[in-house]
Amino acid sequence: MIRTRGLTKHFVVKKQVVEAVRGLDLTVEAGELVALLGPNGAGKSTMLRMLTTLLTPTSGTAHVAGHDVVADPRGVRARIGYVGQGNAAAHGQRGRDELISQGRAYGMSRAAARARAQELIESLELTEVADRVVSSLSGGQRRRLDIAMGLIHAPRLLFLDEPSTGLDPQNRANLADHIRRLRAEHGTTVVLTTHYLDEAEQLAERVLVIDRGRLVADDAPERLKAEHVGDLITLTFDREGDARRVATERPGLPTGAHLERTGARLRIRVDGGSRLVPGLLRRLENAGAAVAAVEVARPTLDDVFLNLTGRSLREENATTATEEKA
Ligand SMILES: Nc1ncnc2c1ncn2[C@@H]1O[C@H](COP(=O)(O)OP(=O)(O)OP(=O)(O)O)[C@@H](O)[C@H]1O
Repeated sequence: MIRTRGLTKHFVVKKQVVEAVRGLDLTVEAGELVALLGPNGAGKSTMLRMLTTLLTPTSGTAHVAGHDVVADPRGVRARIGYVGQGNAAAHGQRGRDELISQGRAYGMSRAAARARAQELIESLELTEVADRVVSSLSGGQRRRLDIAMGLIHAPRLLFLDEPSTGLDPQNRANLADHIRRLRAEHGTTVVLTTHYLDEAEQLAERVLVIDRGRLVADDAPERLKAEHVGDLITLTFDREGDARRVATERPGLPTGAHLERTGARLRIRVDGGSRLVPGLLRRLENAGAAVAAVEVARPTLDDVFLNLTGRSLREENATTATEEKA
């Protein structure tokens, strides 16, 4: 469905070259639900804008839905849906009319556009609000209407740029359900960008981690975590001496485990942490080390990003969250 080779985009800003996307090699098969995850400025939107023909690549190639983005942008556009970061629907129009006009713009007959609009209104739960002017809709309803606009011509491939930014948790969960259903019911291939870690994790079965214009990891969230970080077991001992001894002797711990001690507390990074704990506790008891508390934490995609880049996604996005609120 998507195939890029060496896809690159440079911008020149005040005589400085910004390498927004650097040599992207990507293949997405039909029916996949893929999330592009990365901090602000990583290059996610630029990638999407090249794949949707809104930006011309500086170099490299991209085939989307069987057509070349540079040689045949119209062929690409006719086969994809794109929901950008801004609202697509005009504020003063009724949602339903906007959908029908959009369908007409894609060459559908009035009757076909009307029928398809009705189908989307029902499936995206917009029945109550479809005949109101767009400006009176809530953020979540607007976002769902935007998605309906992107789907009016029944594209096999849908691009969503930060679909849930600005939505409250409940609306985000709703939207995630809708996206999952699209895939399940219509086999739509979905490529979305996000900087919400939990969204990427729960929604996509494949996460592309993007950093500074490059793809730094590409796998299922669970595999990314298992491969790049492992679980975190925190053991708190009654006595600091026991923690020190365990850190040196490592009873019951596999060779790959990474240990870090702070006073009577030992943090152990290891694969399959929860399965390891019962045996580990028995070994520690036999060794005479008294454990006061134990905690096992599953890694997050943020841990993966930190491990891959030395920086935290959360820290970088924290600035934006504050800016957005201000
Ligand atoms: N039209 C443009 N002109 C100049 N620089 C640009 C332009 N568009 C993007 N950039 C730069 O390219 C880099 C990648 O930006 P891009 O918007 O693709 O990132 P992103 O990962 O989508 O970020 P966000 O999560 O904030 O949307 C940034 O350094 C950005 O400033």
